[in-house]
Amino acid sequence: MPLTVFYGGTFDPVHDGHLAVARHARDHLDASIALMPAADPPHRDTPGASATHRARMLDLAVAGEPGLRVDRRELRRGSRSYSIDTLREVRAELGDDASVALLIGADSLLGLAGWKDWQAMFELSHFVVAERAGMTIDGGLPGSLDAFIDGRWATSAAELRASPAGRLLRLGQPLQPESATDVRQRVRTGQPWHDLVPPAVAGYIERHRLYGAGAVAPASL
Ligand SMILES: Nc1ncnc2c1ncn2[C@@H]1O[C@H](COP(=O)(O)OP(=O)(O)OP(=O)(O)O)[C@@H](O)[C@H]1O
Ligand SMILES: O=C(O)c1ccc[n+]([C@@H]2O[C@H](COP(=O)([O-])O)[C@@H](O)[C@H]2O)c1
Repeated sequence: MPLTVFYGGTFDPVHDGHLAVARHARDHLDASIALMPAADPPHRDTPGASATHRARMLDLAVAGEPGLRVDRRELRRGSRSYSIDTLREVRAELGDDASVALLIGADSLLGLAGWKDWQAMFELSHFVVAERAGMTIDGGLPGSLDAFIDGRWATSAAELRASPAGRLLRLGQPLQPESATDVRQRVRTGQPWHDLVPPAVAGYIERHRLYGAGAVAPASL
C-alpha cells in the first residue's frame, strides 16, 4: 500500500534541519513527503513571516529535491490549522484504506496530548517521529500519551504500510541541531545564520528583509 506523508510546520523559516528530516523520511519510508505550512498555528504566537513568505521559502527549499513537495491546503483553508481538520480533509480525498502518516519532531510528540482531538488523530493517521537534540522521548512521555500509545510502536515502514492509521515509527535519522527560533534570533542580532538554511532561502530572507535582516544597526549613543 502506498504511504502518503505530510510534514506540517510553521516553517518560519524552513531550515536545513527540516530538509534533512524530510529527505531521510523520503528515503527511509520510500514515500514522497508533502511539506505543509500552517496558516495560523493554534498553539503559538503569530509567525515572524507571513504565510505567503513562509510558503515561498518552502518552494525554494524543495526546488530540485525529488520526492519533496509543498502542500498549501492549510493556507487555502485559512482558519486555524488544526491537524485533525487537515487529516479529515485528507481522508475524504484518499479514502478509508489509504495509509497516511504525519511526520513530526520529538518536541511535537511530547506535546501531542495538547493537540485538538489528539486521540482521534490516531484513527486517521500514523505518526513518524524525528528525534531532536535535547528532546529525548526515551525518558518517558506524558502519562496520558504514554498509556495511549503503548503497543502502537512499529519498527519498520512496512508495518505502517500494512494499515491505514494508528501506529508510530521512530525515524532514526542523524540528529539535526537547527531550529527556526535560532535562525530568527541570529538574523535579528546579526550573528552568522546563512549556513543554517538553503542558499535560496537565505537570499529570499535578505531580499525581503525578513526577521530584521539587513536592518541598519542603530548609531551608538
Ligand atoms: N532540527 C530538527 N530535528 C527534528 N525535527 C525538527 C527539527 N526542526 C523542526 N523539527 C520538527 O519539524 C516540525 C515543524 O517545525 P517548526 O516549523 O516549528 O520548526 P522549529 O525549528 O521547531 O521552529 P521554532 O524554533 O520556531 O519552534 C515540528 O514537528 C518540529 O518538531
Ligand atoms: O492540531 C493541533 O492542535 C496542533 C497543535 C500543535 C501543533 N500542530 C501542528 O504540528 C505541526 C508542527 O507545529 P510547529 O509549532 O512545531 O510548527 C504543525 O503542522 C502544526 O499545525 C497542531
